[in-house]
Amino acid sequence: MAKDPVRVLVTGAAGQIGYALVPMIARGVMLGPDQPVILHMLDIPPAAEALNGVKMELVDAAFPLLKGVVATTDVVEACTNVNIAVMVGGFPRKEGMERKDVMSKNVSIYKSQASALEKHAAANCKVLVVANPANTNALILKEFAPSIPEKNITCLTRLDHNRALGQISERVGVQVSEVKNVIIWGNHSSTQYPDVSHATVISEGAEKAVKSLVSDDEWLKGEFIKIVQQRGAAIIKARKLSSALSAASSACDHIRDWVLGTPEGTWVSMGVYSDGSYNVPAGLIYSFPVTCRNGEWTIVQATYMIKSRVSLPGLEIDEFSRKKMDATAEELTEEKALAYSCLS
Ligand SMILES: NC(=O)C1=CN([C@@H]2O[C@H](COP(=O)(O)OP(=O)(O)OC[C@H]3O[C@@H](n4cnc5c(N)ncnc54)[C@H](O)[C@@H]3O)[C@@H](O)[C@H]2O)C=CC1
Ligand SMILES: O=C([O-])CC(=O)C(=O)O
Repeated sequence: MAKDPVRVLVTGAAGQIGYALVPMIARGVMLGPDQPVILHMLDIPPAAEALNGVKMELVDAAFPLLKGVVATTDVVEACTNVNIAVMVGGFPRKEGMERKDVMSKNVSIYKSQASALEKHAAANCKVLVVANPANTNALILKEFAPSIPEKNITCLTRLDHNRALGQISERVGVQVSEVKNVIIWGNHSSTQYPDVSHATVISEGAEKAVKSLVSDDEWLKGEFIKIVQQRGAAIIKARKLSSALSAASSACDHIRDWVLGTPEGTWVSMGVYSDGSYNVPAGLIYSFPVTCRNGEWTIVQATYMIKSRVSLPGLEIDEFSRKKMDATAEELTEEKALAYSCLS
């Protein structure tokens, strides 16, 4: 029997990530090839004509899974009955800016859209915040939509996770699909900590530690971390626009794994509210390694890492990691204060 359509909201749908993302959703990349969808697209009035153009192209593409399109500048209409909300609407940073520089423009959007989602979205709507500063926008959305369960509000760090997989695959000379269990800790910013302490490469049936395959701690603790932290800026420098196709694809990965589950023995990185795990201050939206089952994420605990690890030494959070995890948590605490000062 055919499944009922799922309603997916994309805010900022006339923008560059939106333009890459909506066809992916309509093709089944986000929710699977047998899941019909109804797309809700929101943008602001100056972008109404462009938004309508995107709607026309969706019709022209004749996607079999696409059962309807709502294209609107009315936030209530956009949020009504949505099951999944991908919050991309906002202002991107330009060359030379840090992501928190777009804070004052973007957090107020997330405060006002929190109430619309809370009042009008379907019960149990899953929310993914993409717009920067992603963790802090998600935190503001959570705080101003108190009736949405905290578990349902997340932010995108899967792009950073995928960037880390990409860098390791190039360095080791293996397919990216053979690399797994990197971790992005903390903020989607240049303080994030891309950690390969538990990452492995599966090759010819055997699982090997990335650390021993790379065999260059200096690179892993130096250049590798920097490349991943600064990849967004490098794309802006090259394209004069921020990442769009990779952001859209990673947003699909995030929702797909959250809804359909992570593969056995594999974790992914998601920005989720901290319950104090790993001594990260409770209540921050912080990127952790998570596994997903039955539509729920769970933070991977150190004991699980120890059990699942076949041959890798040094599983505890060592001093190097601890410092980096704390530094990015501190930045998030500061960002939270800054966000509230922008809202007052
Ligand atoms: N978390 C992540 O990994 C990534 C986050 N980003 C962030 O995603 C956001 C979007 O990036 P782009 O699509 O490149 O920007 P863009 O400028 O091309 O598109 C943003 C769209 O949002 C719309 N918008 C502005 N205010 C809105 C509101 N109140 N409600 C609904 N729509 C609104 C704009 O009209 C525009 O169409 C930026 O904040 C960017 O920094 C970008 C890449 C990766
Ligand atoms: O760097 C930016 O501003 C856009 C972004 O978040 C990324 O590419 O990771």
